[in-house]
Amino acid sequence: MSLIKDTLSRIQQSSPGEPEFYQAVEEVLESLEPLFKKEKKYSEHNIIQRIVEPERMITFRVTWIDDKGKIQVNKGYRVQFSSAIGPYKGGLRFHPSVNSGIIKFLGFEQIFKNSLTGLPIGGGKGGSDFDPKGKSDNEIMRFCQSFMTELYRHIGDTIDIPAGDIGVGGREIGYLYGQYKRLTGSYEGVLTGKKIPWGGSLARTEATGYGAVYFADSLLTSRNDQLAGKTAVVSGSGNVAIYTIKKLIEMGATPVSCSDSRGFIYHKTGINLNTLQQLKEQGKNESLEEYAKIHKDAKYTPVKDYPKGRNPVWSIKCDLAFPSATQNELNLADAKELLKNGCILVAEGANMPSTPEAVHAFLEAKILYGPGKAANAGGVATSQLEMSQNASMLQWSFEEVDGRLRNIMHNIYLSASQTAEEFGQPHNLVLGANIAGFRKVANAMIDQGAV
Ligand SMILES: NC(=O)C1=CN([C@@H]2O[C@H](COP(=O)(O)OP(=O)(O)OC[C@H]3O[C@@H](n4cnc5c(N)ncnc54)[C@H](OP(=O)(O)O)[C@@H]3O)[C@@H](O)[C@H]2O)C=CC1
Ligand SMILES: O=C(O)CCC(=O)C(=O)O
Repeated sequence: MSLIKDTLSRIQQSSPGEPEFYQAVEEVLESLEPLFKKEKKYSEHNIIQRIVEPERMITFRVTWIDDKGKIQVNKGYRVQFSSAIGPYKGGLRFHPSVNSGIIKFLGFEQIFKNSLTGLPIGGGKGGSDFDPKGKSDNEIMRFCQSFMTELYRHIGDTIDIPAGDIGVGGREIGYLYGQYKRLTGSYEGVLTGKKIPWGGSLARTEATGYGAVYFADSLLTSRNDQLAGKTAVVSGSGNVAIYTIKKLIEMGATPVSCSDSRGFIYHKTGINLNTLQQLKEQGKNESLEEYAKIHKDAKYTPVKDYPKGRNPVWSIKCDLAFPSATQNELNLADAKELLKNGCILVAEGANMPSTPEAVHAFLEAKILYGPGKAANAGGVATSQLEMSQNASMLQWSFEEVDGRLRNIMHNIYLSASQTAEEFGQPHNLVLGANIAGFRKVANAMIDQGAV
């Protein structure tokens, strides 16, 4: 049996019902085939069988009391996937769709993404099926305190350092951090994405979106092209989407869309960042319908009007696309539509937003395609810069952190593209990013013996 088939059939048997995890593993394994042909040591050390199995997966009950005094129960998760090159690092997602397969796909991606940053961080991820939408601040605080009451015993500033992801921003990190301190009595950099006055890093809030745009800039520069003057479609309207839109505007491009789980906005003359931030930031999540009430030349389309099986954000004519909401939000039909309309670049702010068929369509068309592992790595990289600042009890300026972020993104681009070239597929940054990320982790595993 082939490496891919054999591995997939084993994980499907041992971890049933985790389709997103199988999808993430299959994509990585497809990319690794040429490396395994070239270098036998990875098979000899049984790296694949080891790397697809998390070092540890913690599942726990989170009990909290709602505003009516009723006891509520959610499930909490933390996957500590790989510590080969550093402490476990990765965000927490609070969303009703969270289950073990989602957490494992995200944790698995994080191993290679974190390696690509060039920084010493291992891979982890966590979260809960708790839905922060419609909850009061007090309910969110009580949930976070209960979540941390179990999690604190598994994390630490050199062990495992969680951060934000969907549904987890500065407010949630604050409640989690407060409870960690209460339980341990220790003021340490155990979480990243903290607010600035209590240990956060300047530019961490902006980092994932800014990083995706810096990555797109490196891609365009490789073809003697530039962001200025380009039209961009962006999905999502959370942390990643907002700062993607902000940086695109700063660099002279025109972002014309944003979306959420209820609908999307098309604003041909360009998204108004102030309006978007007013509707969406600081714990607010108002409907984008409000945006179209303020900007009469913008069009709002609710999800109920979407064509079946399609995300119409990707039907807007554009040069550049930044999927920045969630996994599998862009399918083959969407990819074909983007290509038909002349899109020349896709940079993934979200984790695994394109289905495997969509990814193949982008690679076949040889457009500039930055997979999430590479294009959205600026968030976790800046989290590591936050850890460095915490460890040295210093705070760097915004310019210092942003400058480092920009360099890191360019180096990720170079590492993925040079590796793609080494394996004879210069345009294929999926292959380049996966091999470059994997090689460093796998070599560390070999050095460290059968653990
Ligand atoms: N934050 C970070 O630093 C990083 C985030 N990422 C990835 O970026 C993506 C976005 O994260 P982030 O911006 O932080 O999260 P936020 O919670 O801030 O925003 C998520 C946005 O995506 C929308 N969304 C989420 N799920 C769906 C869905 N099923 N269908 C339609 N829209 C949806 C949300 O809409 P609504 O509010 O209506 O649910 C919201 O607009 C995720 O894939 C995340 O893993 C990657 C690297 C780092
Ligand atoms: O900042 C971090 O540690 C993690 C960010 C994250 O969750 C991601 O890269 O997907």
